This record gives sequence, structure tokens and C-alpha cells, in this order.
Amino acid sequence: MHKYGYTRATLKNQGLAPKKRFGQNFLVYKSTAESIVRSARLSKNDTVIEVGVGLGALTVPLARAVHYVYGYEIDSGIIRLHKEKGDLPANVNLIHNDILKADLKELHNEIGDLIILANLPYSISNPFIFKLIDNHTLLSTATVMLQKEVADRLVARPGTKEYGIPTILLGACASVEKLLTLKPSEFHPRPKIDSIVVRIDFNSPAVSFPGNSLENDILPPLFPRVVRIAFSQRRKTVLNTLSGGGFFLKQLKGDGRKNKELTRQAIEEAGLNPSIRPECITIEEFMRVSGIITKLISGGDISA
Ligand SMILES: C[S@@+](CC[C@H](N)C(=O)[O-])C[C@H]1O[C@@H](n2cnc3c(N)ncnc32)[C@H](O)[C@@H]1O
Repeated sequence: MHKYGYTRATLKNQGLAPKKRFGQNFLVYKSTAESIVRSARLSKNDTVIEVGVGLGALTVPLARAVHYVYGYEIDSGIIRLHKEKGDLPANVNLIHNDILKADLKELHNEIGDLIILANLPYSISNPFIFKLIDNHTLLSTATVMLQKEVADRLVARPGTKEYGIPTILLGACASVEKLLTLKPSEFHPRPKIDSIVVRIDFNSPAVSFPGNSLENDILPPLFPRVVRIAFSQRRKTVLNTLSGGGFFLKQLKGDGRKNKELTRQAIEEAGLNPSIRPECITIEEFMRVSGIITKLISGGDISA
């Protein structure tokens, strides 16, 4: 195995030390970086967005495998290093920006459905996953390395403690496949936990729902809100948490009792037991109950 002997030396020569706040755990093995690029199943025509170029461990094999790379990096020390060394391939556009602030719509207008590859900094893995969910109609695939716990949450089954908001919101717009497990010894500095590479495919959601066409993005409009409210208190029943969301209160001029009755009606119409806990509700069932709440509100037949 060829070690990226230069990881430590390069940082030292440039007066750089790995920064914890930027989640800097650099890959040290060339063969591992190449397997991650292969696992993304990319083609020579693809333009790919890489999040967190770092010392270029993934960027170099990625640039060889695809047409063009937009490489985002937040750390000005790393940007300076690449400018001085001129060590990135010609088909890499190095962009000094925080990926969380990047305008994915603008990128989509420029290059079409987005393909992402990242050894994600642990510091941003959750907000980045939610950015992907919010922009799912602009995306094709995202192959990302995550800390094991985060990856486990994305593929969790109902009834487990890992199952929750990210599992459901992502599962409604994509399918998630675990590809590789990496030990701490693959990185410099070593993280405390294992990492997992997952491939998220936005062209084939884990579930289908009548009328859930990705092209037109017609997931029930209240779906993310219903899921977030249901999980705001995991130990409560779905009737109690969703009633607390007050979906019907506006039309009912604040009548809490009627609001609870209508919430119960929506839950039962979706085929669910009102005393079930949120972690036992499947993605399809959440979609169904959100659709029924939306229908009841917009039907205009609710009055105080
Ligand atoms: C885990 S390291 C991976 C570096 C390199 N791709 C590798 O595999 O060795 C994460 C990289 O993302 C950069 N980074 C951290 N937060 C970022 C953000 N919000 N936007 C863009 N890059 C970020 C870090 O500076 C670091 O270079």
C-alpha cells in the first residue's frame, strides 16, 4: 500500500496543522482514496463537486476519473498551499468557499443535476445532509464519507434508536447504500471512530408514494414539518406530539380540543394507531398522514 507520505510533511512545511474546527482528518492511503472514487460509480463525462479538497487525496484520482471537478475548500491555508504548489490537475477548479453557503441552484443552472463526492468534515456532516435534503431536486448522487453513527442513522430501520428525522427526510427523496468502512488508521490525524462511505442516489428514493414524483417534487408540503414535530418528543405518542403541532388551530380559532380530534382523524385515516410512537412509523406512513393533514387544511371544510 502506498502511503501518502507527504500528508504530515506537507502540512509541516507549509506551517499548517490539522484544524479540528474544519474536521480535518486527511486520508493517508492512495489505494483507499482510489477505492472511494471507484465506489462512486462515476463516468468520464461527469462534472463532480468535491467538498473539502484538503491536500487533494481524493481530488487527484477523481480528476482522472471524470471530466471536471469543482473543489470546495474553506481553509485559506490549504488554498494558499495549492496555489503555491500548483499541484492540482488542470481540470480542477479550486473554490475558496464554505460549502454550506454555496448556492446549489446556481451550480445546477451551470452544470445540471449535481454529483457530489466528499470525505465530509465531521464538523458539518449533519447540516450538509440537511442541505442535500432541502435541495434534493437538484441532485443526482452524493457519495460521502461520514462518521459511523451518522451513516447508521441514514440507513436505520423503523423501531430502532437510530431511526429518526434524517432517516425519514432523506429516505423520502433518495436511496442510501453503505459501501465501505474505514478504520481510524486510514486518516491523519486519527479520528476516534470508524467512518463509512455511503452513496445517496436521488434518482431512486427508498420509498414511493402515489403522486410523489421527484421531477415535480410533490411530496406532501407539510411532510418535513410533520416529521420534525413527531420526533420533537420521541417518547410521546404520535397523537400527542402532532396535536401539539397545532396544524388545525388557525382555522379552528385556537380550539385545542377540536384540533386534537382532527389530528386523531388524520392519523386514523392514514391507517395508524394514535398511540404509536414516532420511531415505529414508516416513511410511507409519515407521507400518508402529512398528505391527509394537508388535504384537511386545504379542503376548507374546517371551521370553529
Ligand atoms: C475530512 S477532510 C478531507 C480532506 C481530503 N478530501 C481527504 O480526503 O484527505 C475535510 C476537508 O474539508 C474542509 N472543510 C471543512 N469545512 C468545510 C466547509 N464548510 N466547506 C468546504 N470545505 C470544508 C477542511 O478544511 C478539510 O480540508
